[in-house]
Amino acid sequence: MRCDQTPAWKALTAHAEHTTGFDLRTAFAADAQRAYTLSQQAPYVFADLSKNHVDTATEALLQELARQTGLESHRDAMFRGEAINHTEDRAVMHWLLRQPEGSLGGALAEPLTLVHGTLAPMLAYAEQIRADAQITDVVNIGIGGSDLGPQMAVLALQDVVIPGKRFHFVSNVDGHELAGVLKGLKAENTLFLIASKTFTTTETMTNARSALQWFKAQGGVDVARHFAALTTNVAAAAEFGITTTFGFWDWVGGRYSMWSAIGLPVAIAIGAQGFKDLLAGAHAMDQHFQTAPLEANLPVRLGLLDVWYRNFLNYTSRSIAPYHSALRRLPAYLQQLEMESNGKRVDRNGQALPYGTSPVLWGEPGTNGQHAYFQMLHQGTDIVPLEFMAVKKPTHNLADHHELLLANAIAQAQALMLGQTDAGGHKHFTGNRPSTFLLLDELTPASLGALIALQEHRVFVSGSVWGINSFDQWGVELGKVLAKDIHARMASGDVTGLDASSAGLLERIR
Ligand SMILES: O=P(O)(O)OC[C@H]1O[C@](O)(CO)[C@@H](O)[C@@H]1O
Repeated sequence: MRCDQTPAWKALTAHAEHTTGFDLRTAFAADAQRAYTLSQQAPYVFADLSKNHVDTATEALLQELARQTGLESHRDAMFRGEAINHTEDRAVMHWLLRQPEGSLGGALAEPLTLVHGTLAPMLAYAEQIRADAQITDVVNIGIGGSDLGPQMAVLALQDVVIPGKRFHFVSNVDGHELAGVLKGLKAENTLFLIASKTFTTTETMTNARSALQWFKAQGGVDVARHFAALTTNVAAAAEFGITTTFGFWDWVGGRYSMWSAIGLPVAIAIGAQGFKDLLAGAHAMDQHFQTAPLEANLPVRLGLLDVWYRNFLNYTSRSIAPYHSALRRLPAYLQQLEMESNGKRVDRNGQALPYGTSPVLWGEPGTNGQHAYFQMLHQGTDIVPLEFMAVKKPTHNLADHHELLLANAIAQAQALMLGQTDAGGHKHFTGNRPSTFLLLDELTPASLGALIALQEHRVFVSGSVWGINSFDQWGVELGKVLAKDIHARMASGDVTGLDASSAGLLERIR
């Protein structure tokens, strides 16, 4: 049943009206157990949810909503490998990439064998490149899901990245990016990884062509040694002239693909064992999502909180604040994950929805954000739930830095909640501003894997309740078609049929 037609939705609407004056300070004063009942330990991730605008009654109603919209059966259908991405008639099985070898029978046994049959040579190749001292620079050319995940992960795990090799990520069709990277490279020391699920994406193909030209112009000859393709379209890669290929399958969505061959730069950076640990951490979260009861299931609790905020309290965005500089690409990664998955205006049957879906995601690492936009979070007119992410143990030994960092994270969450109500005018903080606090013991391949799988599944949960298809992305197509048309007009100068603004811009540029 569509979520807004369920009894739980009606009950939540009434509950939201009834709790209009909800105040975090009062809630903590009234319930000594609040910090405990509204927290959750999941594999590698502890979550303090208690500074959110919910209480146990809200959560119980949200879980009811999940039941009435069939969340559990939808989740189970994904884990059975059913074609839940029905607009593309595809299964959604990125989780299978993290499943231990031989651990599934029935219809999933064969794809799981394929997964491990592909993973093993990919990891062997990663180890070969790690041992190859001549390769000092690895350049990943890809965009969207073929860029953001590996880039985020290589940066996040920089402490365990192999010394002596540099990793570059080129995504934009803007030639300034590729030219800037190429400037510092030598053909004989460079490995280009052309990462594209479809092997048709204009940006990636344009960059790949220019990289190949540059390689040849530098005197490079051995393309098989210096270029590898990571793709589901091995035939297109071969046609392009790349014979070293690592494949994956159409049941892996681009934004869910860092666990596949798209993760090769990560595997080269952190090694085969590191990559296996990343997969194992994510698998631990998959199991938690599949088996924990709804009330103790962290992806479910987070995803339902997202629904509560979006649809019942009308908070339209969520800010991400990783208090760890190595997680600085995480907000960009999560933007694609959430907004490309859940930025949909129709339900699974194509009917327009009368309620909101994906929030806007944004953010920067702490404490930097504090000195930039946190002003708005504390005293602006909109309420923006904030998601803090912090790591207990640092990997450096600079005295006091980490204590200061973590103290700031806790203090910001506290300031948002407590406010400063005894001061007037410009110095008044209303407080009662919501936040979630995610805490990892250490930032390792395994904990990063768990954190990312947690985010994937929370996006699944809200998307499932909203009744949308979180696994297609038709919204990116129109711009691609129009760009082709405008590109052709750039050469010809023909503006017939164009709107006056686009025609004017084109003429100015020409
Ligand atoms: O890996 P590909 O096929 O080059 O696609 C890159 C990205 O482009 C998109 O299709 C959007 O245009 C994303 O979903 C995807 O991650």
